[in-house]
Amino acid sequence: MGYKTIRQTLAMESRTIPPTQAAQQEYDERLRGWSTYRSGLVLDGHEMFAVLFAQLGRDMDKVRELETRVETLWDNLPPIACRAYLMDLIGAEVQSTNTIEGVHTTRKEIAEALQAASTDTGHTRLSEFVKLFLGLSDTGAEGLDLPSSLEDIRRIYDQVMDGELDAKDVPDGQMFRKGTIAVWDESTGRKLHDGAWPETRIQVQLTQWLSLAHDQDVPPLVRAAMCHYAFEHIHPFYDGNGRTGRFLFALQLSKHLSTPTAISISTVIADHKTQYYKAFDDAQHPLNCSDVSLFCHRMTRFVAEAQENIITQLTEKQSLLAAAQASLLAYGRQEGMSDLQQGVLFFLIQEELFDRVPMPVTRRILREALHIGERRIVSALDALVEAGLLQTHGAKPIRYSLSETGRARFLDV
Ligand SMILES: Nc1ncnc2c1ncn2[C@@H]1O[C@H](COP(=O)(O)OP(=O)(O)OP(=O)(O)O)[C@@H](O)[C@H]1O
Repeated sequence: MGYKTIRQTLAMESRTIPPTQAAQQEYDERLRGWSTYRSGLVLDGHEMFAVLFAQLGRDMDKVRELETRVETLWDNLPPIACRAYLMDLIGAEVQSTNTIEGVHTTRKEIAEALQAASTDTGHTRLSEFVKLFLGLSDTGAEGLDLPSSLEDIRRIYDQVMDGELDAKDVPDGQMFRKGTIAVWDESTGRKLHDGAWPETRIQVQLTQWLSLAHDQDVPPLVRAAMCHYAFEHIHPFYDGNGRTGRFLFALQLSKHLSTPTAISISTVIADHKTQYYKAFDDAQHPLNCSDVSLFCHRMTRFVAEAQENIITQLTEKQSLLAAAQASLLAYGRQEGMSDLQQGVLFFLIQEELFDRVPMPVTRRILREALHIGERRIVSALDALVEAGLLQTHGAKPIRYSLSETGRARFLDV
């Protein structure tokens, strides 16, 4: 039999006492249980807790096993492919976390944000948010730490919501919101939840949240899921709680799992939005007394699904890359291409295969990646453009990508 919520357990038994009293008894028992992780965070009168029930334990193990496979695939990728895939995942993640909230973004906006953030050139819509995700990866300018203070949480929020906030939604309290806020079901108009209020309570609960986020005694997946639930329960802002909460979840995961896994969760949640909302709703039922075990299980399964997606994608892309490399070698030999020309083509093939919205690259990026000077790269690029294998984009700086002919020659294999 699977794990049952307190409410489900009560429904299965005939008790003579009122349901709230019976729920309280069951809560007291579960809180004292051997497999219970307590949070130290009191929500709606009950300390949030999670029971490490059998299936949750098995699925946490599954995440560990899948992670080994993700890491092997990731470690075996050439650095250029790694970077292109990372950009791809970040682009998809930012777009998905916005989509979950009905915030429209175009692929072009995301591509511009990625370009600006990764090359540190200028500021565009979402470029600050993209920078946060880059901070989770090894290639980020600086690794991002877990927040340690209320100010840290506010700083992350400001970066997530940079340029996205209506004037009426700017935090008007000391650090968070002064007024009230509710979560609504858009389709039915039903109120789902009232966020914490007043601001002093938000601050107290977020301070407890910070302790939980750093509590090494709670297993990382359970801890990240509990923190996600609690952050959304508190709902410290007027807008952007979903996006900030999911970013914090990714940040917590990134401390224990690989970067690709950590930055792939919103993409999965976007595909299962109903289950995601239902997991909050179920845990919030007053008779469930802040038992978030099933919420943690749901989030753990989202993580496993994200890992399975990565494994499928990387396995397929790696074999495409091997085929493209073989066809490049054969073609290079036949046409008497220089090693440098083949190096440029191999760079752009990786960009094309590992990023669904490939970024045309500048001469500077190619020079740095291939460790050569300007004159040699110009002559190699000119020859490849002349041969019809590359196309150019814009000027100052001019950028290069595979042309249709180049794509057909090396990628349609
Ligand atoms: N019953 C619930 N109680 C608390 N939080 C919930 C509940 N259901 C969903 N959520 C969380 O709240 C988010 C949506 O809440 P809301 O529409 O208020 O978001 P928001 O503050 O506008 O933030 P964003 O614009 O990033 O969504 C969801 O993405 C989810 O993370």
